[in-house]
Amino acid sequence: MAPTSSPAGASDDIQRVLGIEGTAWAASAAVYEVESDEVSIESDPYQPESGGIHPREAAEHMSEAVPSVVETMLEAAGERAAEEGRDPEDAPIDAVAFSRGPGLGPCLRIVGTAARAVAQRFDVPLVGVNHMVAHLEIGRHYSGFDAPVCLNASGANAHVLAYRNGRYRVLGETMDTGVGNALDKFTRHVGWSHPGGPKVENHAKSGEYVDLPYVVKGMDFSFSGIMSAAKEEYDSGTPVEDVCRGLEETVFAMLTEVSERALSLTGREALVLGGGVGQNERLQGMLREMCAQRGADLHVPEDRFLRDNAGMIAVLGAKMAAGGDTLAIEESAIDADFRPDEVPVTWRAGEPEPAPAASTRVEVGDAAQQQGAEATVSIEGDRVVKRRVPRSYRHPALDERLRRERTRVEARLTSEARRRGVPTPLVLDVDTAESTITFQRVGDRDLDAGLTAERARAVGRHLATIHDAGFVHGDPTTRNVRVASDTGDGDRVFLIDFGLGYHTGHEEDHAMDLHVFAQSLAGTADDADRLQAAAEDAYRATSDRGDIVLDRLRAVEGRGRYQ
Ligand SMILES: C[C@@H](O)[C@H](NC(=O)OP(=O)(O)OC[C@H]1O[C@@H](n2cnc3c(N)ncnc32)[C@H](O)[C@@H]1O)C(=O)O
Ligand SMILES: Nc1ncnc2c1ncn2[C@@H]1O[C@H](COP(=O)(O)OP(=O)(O)OP(=O)(O)O)[C@@H](O)[C@H]1O
Ligand SMILES: [Fe+2]
Repeated sequence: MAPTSSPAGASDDIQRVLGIEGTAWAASAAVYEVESDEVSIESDPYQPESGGIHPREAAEHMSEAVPSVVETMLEAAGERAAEEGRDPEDAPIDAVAFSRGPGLGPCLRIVGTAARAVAQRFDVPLVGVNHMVAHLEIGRHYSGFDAPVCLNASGANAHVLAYRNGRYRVLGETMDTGVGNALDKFTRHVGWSHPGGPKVENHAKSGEYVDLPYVVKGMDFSFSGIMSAAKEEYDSGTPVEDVCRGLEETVFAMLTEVSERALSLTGREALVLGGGVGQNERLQGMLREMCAQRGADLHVPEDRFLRDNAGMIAVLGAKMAAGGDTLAIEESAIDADFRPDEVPVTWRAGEPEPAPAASTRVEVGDAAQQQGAEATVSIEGDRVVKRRVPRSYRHPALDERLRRERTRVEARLTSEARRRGVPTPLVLDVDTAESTITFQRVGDRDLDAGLTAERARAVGRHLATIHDAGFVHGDPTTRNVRVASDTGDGDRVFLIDFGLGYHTGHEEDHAMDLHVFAQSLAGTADDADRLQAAAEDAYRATSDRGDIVLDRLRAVEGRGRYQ
């Protein structure tokens, strides 16, 4: 970075950074050498004797193992300094980076204490790293991709992120447990030791696929229903290999589908994987196939950088330190609920913003074919033919089931919304066997290419109307709303793509629709807050239960999902 563009406190002489990790199970220290781009890691895992991770036991492990791996790495750094003939009076490292959160509080406190002690001992800067951002920055670092979508598939988390406007935006995430924890809970049920993920992978290899619930809402998803169903399957005598196969096929297809949706929505053409579950070969294979099908690049980091490790902390720590993003000791408290979108992304300051989504397209006349995230849509005059194409990354049985179900649901709910007075296209023909629907053509652009507060208000009104009628849209993104530019703003705002909808009276499900819309605004618009406020005002004014649903929406947004 040129000195003139560096923020105050920026330093160009960060050459060696010590990283410390210990959010849950991996006591780990690493040294990153900036010039050679080399990372050495020393880790000591905590292995529960029975059951899952016990926070107190984990902290006891950390209190012994963290100082020990740190000393090992510092000794190695000292030896290296001597070999290179550096002044023994100089510190062997130039900064200390530590996992500040999210994670288990008692473990994080030990990591923080160790990091502060080393920083003071060598009088070097302290850097507080967000563990989740580190999981995805390590992939970006080694891939060289500018603006990838990032899929974090770790133990306590699962989310899809993309950088925009100084932050990593959460485009989608789990509504309940992290993906690894979900698998681990199933394996505990069948009596296997922790961690369960690798055991699911091994057993799935000889298993036959079984159907389990598949739950994707926009780009969010949940695992609790699948996990209960998987336990029931096992209890009813289905061979455990088959349940493991069903679990992998279902859970990883969900993660792959939301990643594809995120690529489609943001118009990005690269994906990086992060997190311990990312070591799973079936997940990697699905992502590889999905990316190949749509011509996107994929980067899968080495296993040692996927599972929890201090290398990723040291690499991101070096970038933060070089830009002066360091912490005073007295401000270096840990944060057990540290969300990735809370992190000001200082190390990418000065980079150009990622190119906008391909969505600024406006169709003229009889535009030809469009490839959505799940269907091929061809526009033929005043008609639109939508065909859900097979997704080869999915197990054929699951693929068939999803395409058939979604086609049936889409046709039914599009018409039902229309009967309730919400503008939607007329359904002209349905062919369930071919997963094809013919619609009337509506609007002349997607909402993301014509966002105004008035139109956001119309979306709020329409969602309120269908919710009061007892169903949800399931995926109300700015790409699933069509607008007509020749009529007054907000006049003709059509909802399309009801394939993920379902009947429900629960305010949680209604709030989720609004949440999906808010997330898609955040992913596509700079004034997302204003637009979302417009949608919510209209929702409140239209719905009989506006206040209840909006209260629930606040709860959904504020929920710490790190379980
Ligand atoms: C907050 C932090 O502590 C947490 N880290 C974490 O959960 O460790 P991580 O190393 O990213 O992931 C561990 C999970 O990864 C799963 N796992 C490991 N190998 C796997 C495999 N081959 N297939 C499926 N899951 C696997 C384990 O079962 C376990 O649930 C996180 O990043 O969410
Ligand atoms: N009835 C319609 N009239 C005009 N355009 C339409 C219509 N239906 C779909 N389109 C266009 O095709 C695009 C993709 O349609 P749709 O969202 O239904 O497919 P999809 O594959 O489910 O997409 P995604 O999963 O990305 O939302 C829409 O964004 C819209 O531009
Ligand atoms: Fe992790």
